[in-house]
Amino acid sequence: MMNVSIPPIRREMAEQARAYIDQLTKPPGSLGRLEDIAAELAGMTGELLPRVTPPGVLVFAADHGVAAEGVSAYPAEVTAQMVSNFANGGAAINAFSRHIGALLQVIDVGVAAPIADERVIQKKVRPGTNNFATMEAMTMSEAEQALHVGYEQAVSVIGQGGRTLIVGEMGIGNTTAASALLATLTDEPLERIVGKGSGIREERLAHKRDVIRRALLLHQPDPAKPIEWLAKIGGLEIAAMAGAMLAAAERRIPILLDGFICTVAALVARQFAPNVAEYMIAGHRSQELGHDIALRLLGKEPLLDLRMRLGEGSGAAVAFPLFVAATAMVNEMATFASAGISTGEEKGEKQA
Ligand SMILES: O=C(O)c1ccc[n+]([C@@H]2O[C@H](COP(=O)([O-])O)[C@@H](O)[C@H]2O)c1
Ligand SMILES: Cc1cc2nc[nH]c2cc1C
Repeated sequence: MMNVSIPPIRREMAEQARAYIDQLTKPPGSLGRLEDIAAELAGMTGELLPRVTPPGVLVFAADHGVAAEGVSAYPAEVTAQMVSNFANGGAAINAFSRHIGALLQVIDVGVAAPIADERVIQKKVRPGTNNFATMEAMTMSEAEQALHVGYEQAVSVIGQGGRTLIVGEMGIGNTTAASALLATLTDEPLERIVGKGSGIREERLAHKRDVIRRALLLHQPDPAKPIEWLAKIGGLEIAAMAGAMLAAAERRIPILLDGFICTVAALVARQFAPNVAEYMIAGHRSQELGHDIALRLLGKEPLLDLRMRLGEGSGAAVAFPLFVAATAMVNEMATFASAGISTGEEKGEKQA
């Protein structure tokens, strides 16, 4: 499963973009990180003048049996309730998606309650995972199915014209699953990985770490066997997000990452295909404690830090206008030559 073949990024195109950006009517480097974004997007898409709009936003929703351990600040029913909110257009990701002109799709890949709303794409692999504190979260076949759901959904939104992929999630308990997965990729202690998620108190945080510690001892999950790893301690939406990222990279579609759960899903995707990470840009740094470690493992520096910790793809959606700015720079700015402006170097001028 997941026989993806992701093309290497076109480094020569990224270099060509950098050289071209240096000819635009501005001192070299003066548009800072936007110049890096533009060059990276050129390398990913293979185009000097890439188009990044419209973005496709996929929000995968699923429940987590481990929520029964009291690891979230909210009851598990909130997953299904928020799915209704997404369908009605009332969540943060709906507002942000409208403002960036996104193709937004909400997918039930494993919500515990039945979802009977035709505005929600029905791809339920199973109604929530098992509680991984005591048993494996799902079977390996279910983990594969969830990956496939994500893969196919990304193929679909790209087919509809999506030029950037944003993947979001909704799942009460999913910071516990994401933290457990992350813990197996690093020697960092759980005290630096496991955070407050939707907002648990300090006392509960110790309990959340205990639940994860016990689960890791019980399952001995091995990230080198990614399907088994996901089956033991993963989540249906996390698997789907990883699958979606693999499909995007395979098609040279840039992936704009959201917060903690999304970044862990990116690390999961990398366990299937190492070069998938070349197609990713980190949208923001989430307030979730372990996000920095996850970003460091992935080798990404986030674009924004707005103290957000919502999920749903919201941080990526807020960062998306930076892609628009970076591509507008390359597409629309005049060069020194076309505008007849003398360059600093030609005149031998010193920088003030
Ligand atoms: O994206 C993030 O960085 C992020 C950080 C903390 C919480 N969340 C969201 O909150 C939910 C998980 O929190 P919890 O406490 O139930 O594990 C889930 O629906 C996520 O979308 C998301
Ligand atoms: C209300 C609420 C909205 C969310 N959106 C993503 N995760 C969430 C968690 C909660 C609790």
